[in-house]
Amino acid sequence: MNKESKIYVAGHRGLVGSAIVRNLLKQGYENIIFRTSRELDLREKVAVDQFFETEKPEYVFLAAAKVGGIVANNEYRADFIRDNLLIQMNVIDAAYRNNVEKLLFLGSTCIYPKLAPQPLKEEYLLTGELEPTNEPYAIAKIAGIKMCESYNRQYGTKYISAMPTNLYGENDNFDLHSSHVLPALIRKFHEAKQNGTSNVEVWGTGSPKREFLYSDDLAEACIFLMNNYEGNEIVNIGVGEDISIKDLAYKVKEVVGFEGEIKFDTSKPDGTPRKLVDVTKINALGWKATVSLEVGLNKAYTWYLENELTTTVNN
Ligand SMILES: NC(=O)C1=CN([C@@H]2O[C@H](COP(=O)(O)OP(=O)(O)OC[C@H]3O[C@@H](n4cnc5c(N)ncnc54)[C@H](OP(=O)(O)O)[C@@H]3O)[C@@H](O)[C@H]2O)C=CC1
Ligand SMILES: C[C@H]1O[C@H](OP(=O)(O)OP(=O)(O)OC[C@H]2O[C@@H](n3cnc4c(=O)[nH]c(N)nc43)[C@H](O)[C@@H]2O)[C@@H](O)[C@@H](O)C1=O
Repeated sequence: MNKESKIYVAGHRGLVGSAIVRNLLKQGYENIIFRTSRELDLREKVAVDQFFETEKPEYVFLAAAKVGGIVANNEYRADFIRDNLLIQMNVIDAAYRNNVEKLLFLGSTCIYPKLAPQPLKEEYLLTGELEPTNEPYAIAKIAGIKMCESYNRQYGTKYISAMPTNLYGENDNFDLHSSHVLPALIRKFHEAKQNGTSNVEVWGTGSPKREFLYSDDLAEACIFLMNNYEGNEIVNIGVGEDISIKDLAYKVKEVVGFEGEIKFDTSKPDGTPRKLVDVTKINALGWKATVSLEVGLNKAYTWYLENELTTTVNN
């Protein structure tokens, strides 16, 4: 990309898309275009085609998707597979038909088999059964990866697929039913502290392990890959370190300053036991995460405090 390139960031109001826009602007890219889902529903093929024909973006970051935590994925299984397949299909195909120079598709580490060896290497894709709680979402993501790869092979396009680990940061989803664990814990501990509640419920047994990457690190990695990587192989994006949900809960409790108890609600699913990513490939390409979990947690909590009303008023 050069600084004048026309760049479309799909999903610019979300956790990832907003971080990509922030980091593009910081790096001097100014010709960025975006639409809210209300202005352009990416599930609608005709509207997507019209948008690409009119705007002719040169680069596309595909960060628009139906996204949610373990319970939302498990409950709204049809929505997760349908919306994601439609969005990907429409955007990737319109990119091809309108000669987009390069597209970055965002997958997720849930595409790897539930019981794959750790850390997860890119080559483990499609080597075993998926985690049942998010299988429909993972299947859609795998279809997206294969769509990029197939267009590259048949049409000579330059579409790349990045697989981020669990993310957190500004503009995260703090709705307790549909969010991921980290924003949920920030909100739960904060509200318990404010209301003087004696305990906070953490879902599952606390034993699963997850890896957490700050959204600005992820955005930098995406821009780095857009500028420096070409190929059909997927690329993991992570920090290469994980933590149990129990230890994470104690860390968030400390950052927020909640002094009560933590209770584990074992009626809620644990999901996959572990998904630590192997980051050898992206590190070798020249990118490494810089925000530690301690620093990121404090940043995320500060952002939450500054935006609490707008993030929770409708949830
Ligand atoms: N969050 C995480 O932990 C992880 C996320 N990812 C991937 O990163 C990408 C972005 O996720 P994240 O930022 O967390 O998600 P968010 O839910 O924060 O944001 C998703 C964005 O997608 C847009 N969107 C959703 N549906 C449509 C639609 N029908 N038409 C147009 N736009 C739509 C929304 O737009 P609007 O606001 O205008 O409604 C929203 O801004 C996804 O592909 C996700 O799979 C991968 C690994 C982990
Ligand atoms: C990024 C990834 O995110 C999803 O997978 P996940 O990692 O399992 O997602 P999660 O963040 O919701 O949970 C992580 C762990 O944390 C536990 N947990 C405790 N307490 C809360 C809690 O209060 N909320 C949530 N959501 N989880 C909690 C929870 O029980 C689980 O053991 C995919 O569906 C898919 O979307 C995907 O790709």
